[in-house]
Amino acid sequence: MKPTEMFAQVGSVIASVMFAWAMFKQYCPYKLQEYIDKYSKRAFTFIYPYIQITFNEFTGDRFMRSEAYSAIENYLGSRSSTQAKRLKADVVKNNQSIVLSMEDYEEVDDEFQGVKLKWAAGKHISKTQTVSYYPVTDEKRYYRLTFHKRQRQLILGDYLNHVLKEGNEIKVRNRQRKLYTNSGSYWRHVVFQHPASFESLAMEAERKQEIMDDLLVFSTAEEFYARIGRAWKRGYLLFGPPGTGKSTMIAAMANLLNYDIYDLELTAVKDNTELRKLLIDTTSRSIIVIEDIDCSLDLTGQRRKKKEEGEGDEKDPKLKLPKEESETKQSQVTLSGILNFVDGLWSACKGERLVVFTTNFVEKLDPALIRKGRMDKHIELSYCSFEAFQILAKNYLKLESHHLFARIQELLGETKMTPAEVAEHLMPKTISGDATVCLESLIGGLEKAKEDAILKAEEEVKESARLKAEEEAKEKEKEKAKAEEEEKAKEKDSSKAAENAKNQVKENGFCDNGNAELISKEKK
Ligand SMILES: Nc1ncnc2c1ncn2[C@@H]1O[C@H](COP(=O)(O)OP(=O)(O)OP(=O)(O)O)[C@@H](O)[C@H]1O
Ligand SMILES: [Mg+2]
Repeated sequence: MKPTEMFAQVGSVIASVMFAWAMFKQYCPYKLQEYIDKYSKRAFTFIYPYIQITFNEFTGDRFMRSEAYSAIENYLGSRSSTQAKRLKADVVKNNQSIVLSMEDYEEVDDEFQGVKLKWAAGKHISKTQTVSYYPVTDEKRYYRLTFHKRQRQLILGDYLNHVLKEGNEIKVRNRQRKLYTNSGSYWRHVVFQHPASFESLAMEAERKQEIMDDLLVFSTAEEFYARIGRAWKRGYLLFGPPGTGKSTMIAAMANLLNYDIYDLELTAVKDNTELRKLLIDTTSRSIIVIEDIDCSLDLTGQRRKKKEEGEGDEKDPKLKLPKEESETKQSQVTLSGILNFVDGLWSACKGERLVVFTTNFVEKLDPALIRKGRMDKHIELSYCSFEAFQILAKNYLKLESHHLFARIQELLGETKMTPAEVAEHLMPKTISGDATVCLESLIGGLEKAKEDAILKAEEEVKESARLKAEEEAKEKEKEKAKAEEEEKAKEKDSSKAAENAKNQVKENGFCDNGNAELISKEKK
C-alpha cells in the first residue's frame, strides 16, 4: 500500500471514530456516559503503574492561593530554568532579582533518594456562564506530580515535606519585605527598605553581639520552643532617651532576620476585639512593634484622658497632636487587651515572631506588661559612649583614629549626648567632606552641652534652695496662724464661762467662787 493511500485510510478511520464519539455523546443517556467514563478510568489505573497528585493554585471556595502551590513553584524554579523550554519570569526584591518558573504544559524531572519523578504544569480552562461578546475564560492552574506506585510511601512522606520546606525557604529568600501599619482593623503595607544594620549601629561591641546572638538563636530555635511547649515568640523592651537608636535597632533586627515589620499604632485601634483581629492577620517571621508604649496606654488599664496626657508627656507637644485627635475617637484598648495580645492564647497562632515595645520612660510602665516571659529581654539604649562614637566616626567619616578623638573621649566622659546628636555633628559640613570640621563641630557641641549641664545644675540648686525657702516660709506662716487660732479659742472659752456664771447668778441668786471671780473680772 502506498503511503498516501495509508494516510487516507487512517484519516477516514479517525474521522469515523470521532463521528461515532460525537454521536455517542449526543444520544447516549447522561447516566450511561458517566458509568462508561468511571469504569474506563478504573480500568486504565489498573494497568497504569503510576500515581498522580494534582496541586491546584486555588483551593476550596475561599479563593485563596494555595501555599503548597506557591512552595512547589519556588521549589521547581531552579529545575525549570535548566530543563524547561518555555519559562515565565517574575521580578522580585524591588526589581533586584528574577525568579523563573515553567510555562503551562511544560515538564521537569526531579530525583529524590535515587527515585525519579516528573512534575508537569497545566491548567483547566472553563468558560464562565456570563453573556458577553468576548467570552471570559476561567483558568485554573495546577502542578501534577507523577511517580511509580512502588514509591508511594517515600513520596507522600519525605519527598513532599522536602519540597514544601525547600520551596518555603526559597520563598522567604526571594520575598520583598514589608512594613505594615494598621488603619482601622486592617494592615496596609509599603516595601520595607530601611538600610539600618547592626554593623552600623553605634553601641558597645559586646552588647551588640549579645543582642545579635539572642536574635539568631531565637530564629533557629523552632524545635526548642516546640520541645519546651512554648509559643515560638520573644518579647523585647527597648528603652532610653529620645534619639538613642531604638527605632534604628528595630530596623536592624528586621534586616538581620529577614522579617517583616508590623508597626502597630495603638491609638488607632478601636477596642480589644479589633486588636485581636489585627494580631491574627499578621504573618509569621515578623516583628510586631508598639512604639512609645507609655504614651499609648494608661497603666490602670484605662485609656489616658486628654488632660492627663497633656501633663505627663514630656515629648514635643507637636508630636502629641495626632494622639489627642485620635483620643476623641474613644479608643478602648485596655491594658489586659495588650497583655493578651502579647502572650494570650491568640498570640501563639503564628510562630516565629518578635514583639518589641519602645519607651522613653520605662519606670512609667506597669510591671505586668514588661515582666520576664512577656518582655523577655530588656535593652537599655543610652547616651553615646566613646566606643559608640568610634562606630559613628567610622560610618560617617571613615575614620579609625584622629588627634581630636582624645578630646572627644574626655568630653563624652563628662557630659551626655545622644547618638542622634553626635551623628548630626558628623554629617558632612563641607563639599570636600573634611572630617576635622565635623569633629570640631562635635567638640563645640559637647563643650556647649557640658556648660549647659553645669548651668542647669546650678539653676537646679538655686531652684531647690528657693523652693526650700518657700517651704520654710509657708511652714512658719502656718505655725503663726495656728498660734493665733489657739489664742482666739482660749478667749472664746473664757467669755463663754463668764456668760455661764452670769446666768447662774440670775437663776439662783448666788454663784460659786470661781464664777464670781470671772464676773468681777468681766465687770472691771
Ligand atoms: N545607636 C545609634 N547608632 C546609629 N545611629 C543612631 C543611633 N541612635 C540614633 N541614631 C541616629 O539618630 C536618628 C534617630 O534615632 P532613632 O529614631 O532610632 O531614635 P529613637 O531612640 O527611636 O528615638 P525616639 O525615642 O524619639 O523614637 C537615626 O536616624 C539614627 O541615624
Ligand atoms: Mg523611635
